[in-house]
Amino acid sequence: MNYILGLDIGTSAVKALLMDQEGKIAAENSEEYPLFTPNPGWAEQNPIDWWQATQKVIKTLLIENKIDKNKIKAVSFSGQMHSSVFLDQQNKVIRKAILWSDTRTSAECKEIYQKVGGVEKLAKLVSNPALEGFTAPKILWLKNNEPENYQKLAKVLLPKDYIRFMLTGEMGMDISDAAGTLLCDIKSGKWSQEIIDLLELKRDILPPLLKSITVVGKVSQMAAELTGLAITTKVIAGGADNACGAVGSGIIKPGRVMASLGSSGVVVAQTDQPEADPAGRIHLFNHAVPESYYMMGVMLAAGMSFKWLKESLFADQLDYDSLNQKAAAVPAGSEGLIFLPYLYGERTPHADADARGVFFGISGKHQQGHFIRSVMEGVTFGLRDSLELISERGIEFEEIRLIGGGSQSKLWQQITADIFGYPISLLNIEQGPAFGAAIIAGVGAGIFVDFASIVEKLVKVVNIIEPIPENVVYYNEKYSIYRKLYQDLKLRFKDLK
Ligand SMILES: Nc1ncnc2c1ncn2[C@@H]1O[C@H](COP(=O)(O)OP(=O)(O)O)[C@@H](O)[C@H]1O
Ligand SMILES: O=C(CO)[C@@H](O)[C@H](O)COP(=O)(O)O
Repeated sequence: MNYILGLDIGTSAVKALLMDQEGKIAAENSEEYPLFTPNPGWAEQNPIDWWQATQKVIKTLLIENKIDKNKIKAVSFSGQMHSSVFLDQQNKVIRKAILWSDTRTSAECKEIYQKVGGVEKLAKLVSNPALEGFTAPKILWLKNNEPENYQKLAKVLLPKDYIRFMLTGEMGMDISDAAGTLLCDIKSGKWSQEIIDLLELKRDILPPLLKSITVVGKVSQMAAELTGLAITTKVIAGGADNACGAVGSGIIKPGRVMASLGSSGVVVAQTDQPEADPAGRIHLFNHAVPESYYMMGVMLAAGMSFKWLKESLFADQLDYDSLNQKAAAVPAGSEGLIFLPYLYGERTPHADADARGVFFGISGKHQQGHFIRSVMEGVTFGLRDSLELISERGIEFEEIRLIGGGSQSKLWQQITADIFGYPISLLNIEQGPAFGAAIIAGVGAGIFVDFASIVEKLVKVVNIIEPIPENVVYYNEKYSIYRKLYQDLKLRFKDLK
């Protein structure tokens, strides 16, 4: 039996998924790495940590499952988007990567609008607004704040492109990830020379653009020794984690929406038309499937809010199962407690780096379970904001598929159905992005004929969670309070800053 390998360079961990040539999952493994938050609004990771975790995750997977390395025919990647890896002339990492969830670049976003000439002009060039998490503002931040590092800068890569480079020695960035840099013309699929010039960036810091299914090369001798892979394994470009998650959950045609409770929270809908939201409320990016696009709303702290609750509020004394049990014992609506999930600011729908988290309506009756449940509910209200914006853009759908770490929780599945007021489909695939990366490896290497046939064959709905009517009514009322709270507080967030 031959195999293909999907690697997802996530925010919390690198996840490896080994698929056999029939599309069956043969083995899975993951390895965590640290996240550094040296200042409020900052989020960084060390690319070397990703690479070391990747070596370990592959090596262990091969050894523990007694896999013959020569049987792995192709490997591909999914990766957290936008997070900038800065390399010098010798291809060495200059400083820690500045992540997608880092919001230090508000001044650079203003600078982009000034230089380009406003939101609409920018949307025309790159189909998206200037948001703190995107890559271009991070490059400008380096230029403005660490000129000695900018001086050394020779190439900018995204996380999975860095791992691909370490595996092969070949530089490149695939189009689905390049779309999130704010430097790429989504419609033509090329770097936008116009915006690069307007921002006065060096053109040669950007690597060649690739299709997600491009065969980039093979595993280098050195990487083979470090990972345990064979030098004959083909390396395929791969895609942005949300594009891969969409592939791995069947969001490659109209009519379906993916909601993901990962570190970030996203709502994704495929579209054939690259028509940007002129107001820039919803992202528009190239899909990993050629000639296809997707619209996406993004929350900065979905699973990350829950993880913060677990690690900070509960000092890691309860595991996820215990947190779920306590929350399940509390009625829907957390008896009036509402959480705003803006721990790191927010992207969709507010595009406000200064927003912050809030527990609203605390009373003497509220116990631990109320706080836990209200975090799950507040995050899900945030996802509903994105779902509504996607509907407003004229996207019609018949099905919502839930993925990401938070979707493992039965309670969160039900909360999502109740807050969306819509049935939620659960899939046979838990690791959407890594699964999508493995499919991309298979299509790129010619093991699978095309995306449409393999995705329909492999990705199946295994359960549908129906909304509970009385909860839907109650949550609708709470959602309208939730929405007003941000409006009421937005100036206070500025004061706080
Ligand atoms: N049993 C669980 N119940 C609720 N949430 C969970 C559970 N397990 C994991 N999570 C959430 O999933 C998040 C990680 O999701 P994942 O999709 O693996 O993230 P990423 O791809 O960003 O690394 C965690 O931050 C946590 O909030
Ligand atoms: O910034 C975005 C999308 O625009 C995030 O969705 C990142 O891509 C990180 O994803 P996860 O680590 O949560 O999967």
